[in-house]
Amino acid sequence: MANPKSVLPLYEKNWYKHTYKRVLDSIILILLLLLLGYRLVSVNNYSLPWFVAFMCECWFTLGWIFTMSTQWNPALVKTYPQRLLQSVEELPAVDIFVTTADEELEPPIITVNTVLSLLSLDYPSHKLSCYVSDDACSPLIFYALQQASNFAKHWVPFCKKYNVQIRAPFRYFNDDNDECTTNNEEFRQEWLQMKDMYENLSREIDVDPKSIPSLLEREFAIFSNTNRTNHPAIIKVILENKEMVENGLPHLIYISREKRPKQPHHFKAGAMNVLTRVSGLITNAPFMLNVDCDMFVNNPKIVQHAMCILLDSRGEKEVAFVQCPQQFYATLKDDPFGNQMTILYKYLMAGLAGLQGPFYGGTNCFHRRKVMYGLSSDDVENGSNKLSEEELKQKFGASNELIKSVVHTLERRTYSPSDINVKKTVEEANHVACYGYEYGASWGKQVGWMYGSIAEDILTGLTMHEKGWRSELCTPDPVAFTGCVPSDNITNMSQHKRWVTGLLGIFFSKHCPIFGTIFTKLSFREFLAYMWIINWGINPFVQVCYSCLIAYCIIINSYFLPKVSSKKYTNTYQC
Ligand SMILES: O=c1ccn([C@@H]2O[C@H](COP(=O)(O)OP(=O)(O)O[C@H]3O[C@H](CO)[C@@H](O)[C@H](O)[C@H]3O)[C@@H](O)[C@H]2O)c(=O)[nH]1
Ligand SMILES: [Mn+2]
Repeated sequence: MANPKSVLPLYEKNWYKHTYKRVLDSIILILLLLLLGYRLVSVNNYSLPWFVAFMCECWFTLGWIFTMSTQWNPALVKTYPQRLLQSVEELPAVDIFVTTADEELEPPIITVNTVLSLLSLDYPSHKLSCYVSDDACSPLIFYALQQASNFAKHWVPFCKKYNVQIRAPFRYFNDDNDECTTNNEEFRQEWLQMKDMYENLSREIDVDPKSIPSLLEREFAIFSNTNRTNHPAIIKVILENKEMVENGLPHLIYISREKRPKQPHHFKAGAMNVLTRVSGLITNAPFMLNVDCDMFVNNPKIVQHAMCILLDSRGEKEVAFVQCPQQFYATLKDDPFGNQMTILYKYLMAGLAGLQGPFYGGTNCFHRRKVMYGLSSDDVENGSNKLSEEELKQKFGASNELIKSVVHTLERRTYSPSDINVKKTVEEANHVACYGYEYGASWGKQVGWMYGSIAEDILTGLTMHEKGWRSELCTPDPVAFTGCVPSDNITNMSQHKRWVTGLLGIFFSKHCPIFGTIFTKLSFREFLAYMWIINWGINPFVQVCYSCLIAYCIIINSYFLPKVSSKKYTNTYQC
């Protein structure tokens, strides 16, 4: 797709030096090593506290080596969207996946705002398709999306006409926004009208779920006698850009995959794989953007920025995915729960950008479809990715239509718009959204989002790095996406508990990065970075243990840190 004549790169990566930080980091490492050395030579002091302290300090030193190595060569990626439009004949299609799973914890109005912000992206509309996966099988979410699609017919042209930056209406119309105090009367009128329409939409969505049947009539029938753990697959086309017009609205498709009691559904990874298959049948875009329902677009040009990396001649061969940082709005003052993950994004992710690339964070990420289908960077280099029909069925399941679309993807051909017939494909899509479809196939094992950990994001990214792919961090200004964050301690702690259990699970599984770096193409320093994140959950135990040592030593009248009155010090002073 990229024009060979274009000489200017679509993105550049600059490694920046920070000597001062390197010196400080090295001093800390030397001090830690000296402490360990001191423990080993002071044989006389061997005791339980001494031993525990030694173990904790070994862990701190190891952790510091992981951190230091990750942050040593930070890099910054700069993208040039204006060059993209000059050098690419036709922009590629992008399938957008939004996941939602609970109408109470993730109220429909939040999902609707995310979807509206995605529908109004600055990218040709006929190249975008938005697929919403609803794991709650909630008629309310379906109803909310339907209402939102009507509002979108006014909202999207409004945003594009006035080049609105924040395209999630609830943030755009929030109280401190004073956009309408402008002198432009036409804009003022439209702004007020839009605000009014949005308020209506919010009211319409804020209904008692029981009143939905009468509102939806025929279309609702499919939701009767269903509950979130027991229902057939439901796929509904809410918006279809039939004429494929550039300034229309993207396709909007609602999907609730089949669920049956006691059948494994693999949480978000399962939902993502269904989205991959269904979209493979309907639009089969070569790129996929995945966002959680509570993450909305903050920079409408983000797809163009990501495409600079994915379509660049280097990126095309090497980069599997483009990760944008997660940032949150309206967090508590001084961010007491560390929700903004400043250290992670400001230092570690920048450091990773200088290595094999950032981790996949589960949201705000652009993926290459063929990489999701299990291709390694070598396959792409050597063109050795031909699979027999039998192998294809074994890997991707029994749907002939899906296999056809997979072959298109693996052979780097894209669907031309005339291939797309959204309504016609829905029947086959229902088939691939059934829980039994994956039986015997490689979904979650060799292709798609990986199963086996609730931190499916890190695991999926790790498998790609192991196949020799790189990833890139995309940090345009303004920041690409912003989202909601848990504001209370309990939710925050349960979220962290979920993350660390999922991450530790990876360490104690066959996917452990130690094997990855020995037997696969995971680079050594990328491996150290994975060790930092995967073992993150162990840190608090070691830190608590080390702090308790002080109290313990006071009680038993012992010590584990060198005493000023000890012989060594006295000797030093006497010299
Ligand atoms: O069975 C499920 C469970 C979750 N989800 C969706 O997955 C997303 C993330 O789940 P959530 O419970 O909100 O987890 P978070 O801790 O907020 O998410 C972070 O951590 C997850 C697991 O590590 C990643 O997948 C996410 O992208 C990342 O934002 C949300 O959109 C959910 O609706 C489903 O679709 N089906
Ligand atoms: Mn979430």
